[in-house]
Amino acid sequence: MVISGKELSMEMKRQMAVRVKELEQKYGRVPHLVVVLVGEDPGSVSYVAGKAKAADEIGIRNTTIRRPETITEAEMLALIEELNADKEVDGILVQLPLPKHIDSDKVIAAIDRGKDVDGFHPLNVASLWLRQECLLPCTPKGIIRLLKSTGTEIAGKRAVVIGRSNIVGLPVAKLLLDENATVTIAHSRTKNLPEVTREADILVVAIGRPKFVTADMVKPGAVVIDVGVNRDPETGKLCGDVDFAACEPVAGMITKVPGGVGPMTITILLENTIEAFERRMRG
Ligand SMILES: Nc1nc2c(c(=O)[nH]1)N[C@@H](CN(C=O)c1ccc(C(=O)N[C@@H](CCC(=O)O)C(=O)O)cc1)CN2
Repeated sequence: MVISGKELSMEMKRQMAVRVKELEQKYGRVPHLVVVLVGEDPGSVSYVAGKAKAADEIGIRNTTIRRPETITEAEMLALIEELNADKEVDGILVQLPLPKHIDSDKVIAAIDRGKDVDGFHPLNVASLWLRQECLLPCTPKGIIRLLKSTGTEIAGKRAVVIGRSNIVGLPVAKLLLDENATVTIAHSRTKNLPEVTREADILVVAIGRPKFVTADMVKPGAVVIDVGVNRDPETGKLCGDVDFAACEPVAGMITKVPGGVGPMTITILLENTIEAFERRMRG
C-alpha cells in the first residue's frame, strides 16, 4: 500500500482552515508566518513558493522576505531581530541552506524560540530531547503523523533510521523512541547496512542518495518512509532515497516521492505556525 502524504496533507489543511477562521474570530487576526529566502537556488525558491501557497490555502497571513546571496551575516541577524520584535509576526522560518559565508547555526539561534516554527532553535532541540513541550521540526513530526494515519503500531517495533542529520535523522529517531519503538540510527559508515535495515519493521530513509535502498534491504511487510528528494541521475526525474519500483512489492506500506513526506513538511509548518500563534495569544 502506498502511503499518501498528499492526501493526508489535504485533509489536515481542510481542518486547519476551519481553525484559522475560529482563531480570527477569537483574536481579531490570523497567524502570520514570515519566510526568509536568501539567494536564487531554484529548489529553495520552489519550496518557499509551496509554503506561501499552502498558507494562502488555509488563510494564514504570510510574507516572504527575499534577500540577495550577498547579504552579510550581520544583516541577517539584524533582520531576525526585527522580526522577533514584531508583535504581528508569529512564525519565522529561514529557508536552508544559507550561503556558505553565513553561519546558519548563529542565525537559527537568533530566532525567538517561540516563533521558531521549524523547531531548529537549540532550545527547541534541547526540549525535544528532554521531552518538554516545544515546536517540533516539521519533517520528523510529519513522518510520525503519516505513520499514525495508517494505524501503524509503533510501540515495540524495530525502527531503523538511515541518516543522522540534525533536521531529519536525529529528531525522527527521538520521536520514534518517544513512541516506544526500538530505534537504530544507521549511516554511511554503518557496517553490513542491508543486514541492519532488514531488521526494521519501520524503515525511515534520509540519506540523500537517489535510490539508495534496494529491495534486498527491506524486510517483507515493513513500513518504508522515504525522505529523499533527489534527481535520478539516469532520467533526471525526481526520485527518493528508496528504489520505489523495486521495494514497493516487498514493503507492507511505502511512501512515494513526490507526494509522500514532502507535502507533510509544508503542512506541519502550517500547524506549527498556528501552534506558535495560539501560544503567543494565550501569553
Ligand atoms: N528552513 C528549512 N529549510 C529546509 C527544510 C525545512 O524543513 N526547513 N527542508 C528542506 C526543504 N523543504 C522545505 O523547506 C521541502 C522539501 C521538499 C518538499 C516537497 O514537497 N517535495 C515534493 C517534491 C517537490 C518537487 O517537485 O521538487 C514531494 O516530495 O512531494 C517540501 C519542502 C530543506 N530546507
